[in-house]
Amino acid sequence: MVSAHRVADVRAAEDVLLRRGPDGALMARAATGLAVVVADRITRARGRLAGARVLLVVGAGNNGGDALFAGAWLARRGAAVRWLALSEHVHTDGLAALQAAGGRAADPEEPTGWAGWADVALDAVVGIGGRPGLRSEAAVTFATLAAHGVPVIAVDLPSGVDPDTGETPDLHVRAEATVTFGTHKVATLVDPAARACGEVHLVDIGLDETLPEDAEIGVWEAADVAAALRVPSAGDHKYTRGVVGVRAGSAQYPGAGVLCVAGAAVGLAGMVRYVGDDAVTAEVRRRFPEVVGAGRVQAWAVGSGGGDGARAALQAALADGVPVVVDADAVIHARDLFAPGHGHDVVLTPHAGELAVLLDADRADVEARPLHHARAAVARHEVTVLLKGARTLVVTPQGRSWVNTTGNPWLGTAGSGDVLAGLVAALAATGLPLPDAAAMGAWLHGRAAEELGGPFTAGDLPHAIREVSRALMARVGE
Ligand SMILES: NC(=O)C1=CN([C@@H]2O[C@H](COP(=O)(O)OP(=O)(O)OC[C@H]3O[C@@H](n4cnc5c(N)ncnc54)[C@H](OP(=O)(O)O)[C@@H]3O)[C@@H](O)[C@H]2O)[C@@H](O)CC1
Ligand SMILES: Nc1ncnc2c1ncn2[C@@H]1O[C@H](COP(=O)(O)OP(=O)(O)O)[C@@H](O)[C@H]1O
Repeated sequence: MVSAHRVADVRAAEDVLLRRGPDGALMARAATGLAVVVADRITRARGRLAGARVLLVVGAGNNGGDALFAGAWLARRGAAVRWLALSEHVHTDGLAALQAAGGRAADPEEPTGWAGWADVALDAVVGIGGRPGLRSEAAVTFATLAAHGVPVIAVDLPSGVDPDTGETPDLHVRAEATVTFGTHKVATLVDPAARACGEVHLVDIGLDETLPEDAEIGVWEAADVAAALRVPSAGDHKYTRGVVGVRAGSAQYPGAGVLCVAGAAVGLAGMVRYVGDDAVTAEVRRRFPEVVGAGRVQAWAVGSGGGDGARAALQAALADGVPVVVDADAVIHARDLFAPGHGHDVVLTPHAGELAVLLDADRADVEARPLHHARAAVARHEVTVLLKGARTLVVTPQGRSWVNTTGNPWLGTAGSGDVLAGLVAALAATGLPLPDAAAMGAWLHGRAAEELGGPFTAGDLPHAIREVSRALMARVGE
């Protein structure tokens, strides 16, 4: 599992390594890692490093130091390196190293000598020491670089984002790539800051052994999903594999019921039950002859396209005392059904608009602070929350947070959330803890979208999800 840590934890972990010495070793690791990534990207873009023109935009702190040492490394290998200091003082040893390697100062008053000159710019104004926002000089510098079409590689983090929340309340740098050190930060994984990072490269500087085990946020990877998927053994039958129930769709939205069942059908449970509107039931049975009616289940998916019937469907599902995935039209009923101490095992699966309604917030504010709002809903309702988006979040009442990094924008298609709700419920029915099922469902759903590539519609997802699971299970034990 990949993870992100808070700035305070990164600093504490760095301190342990710094005390072990030798002086400058940690920055040397960071700078070399940075330089290697920059060199590789330049070589891929223009064939060779020698002769490439690299601009360093440098602030007062160690983030600037990383860039100056990296610049020296690049200059020694033939790149032309200039630095633009946004602060009166910059890292002394880094600057000396760059000057010794032939780097030159850029004249801030002469943009033709830097914005009109550079093939690539490094943003080393601030890293984890930065407060959100850009001072005017930095804002003007990056606007000028953008106007000249110069791609930016951020050092540790794009300057101006909030490292610990992933929020971007003010002006910030937009990078084509970010080279982050030691561990991910929340901002390199969680939107909207993650979108400002571009492609993220993680450079190992030896922090792994000194970082706390409790990460601020985790990322499920293929191996984690593969290891957790429940594969039936010889002694299993359909009931021991788990039965998933779907109460979704309505006369108004019949397709949501079909898509939710389709998602449930590829979640590795032994059987799918559908309970709902007669016409939807007939359509579900026509498409999925193996689906049966009411009876005992190990988990429910409720609410997708449920319309006015969503509340009754949710109450009926809760009465069974099994895990429940609460989607779409059922989400709002968390307001009164899930007061603290309710005791149900539930995951809410809203998109930003649905969470905004539940929390009486603005959709734009939920999109600007998704982790904050997901955590607020978890605290208020004592449920797991899966907040859908480009970077879907799963936050649990036990204090764990995960962000999903699979998927592509083609997933923003009507009904794709219905498929996800069914899938998560089915995974839970196989015996997985509901929060794990949520995180794994989001991963499989996103990975299936990557396999399809796009464009696709929601109905294409279930087959691709099955193929992704099949490939993962083939890997286990290899
Ligand atoms: N620790 C280590 O061993 C290692 C650390 N490493 C590297 O160090 C980085 C952390 O370095 P750091 O602690 O020096 O802070 P840093 O991010 O450079 O910024 C501090 C300066 O920024 C300024 N400033 C703040 N906000 C601002 C704003 N919005 N706009 C403009 N300026 C702003 C603030 O100035 P002030 O406000 O005080 O005037 C202060 O001077 C880390 O991200 C990684 O890259 C690696 O080498 C691995 C080893
Ligand atoms: N830009 C995007 N990148 C990746 N995934 C996305 C993006 N936009 C939406 N998604 C995903 O698509 C799905 C949409 O679900 P939802 O909004 O509930 O759709 P519906 O209600 O039509 O079923 C979610 O899983 C969400 O995470």
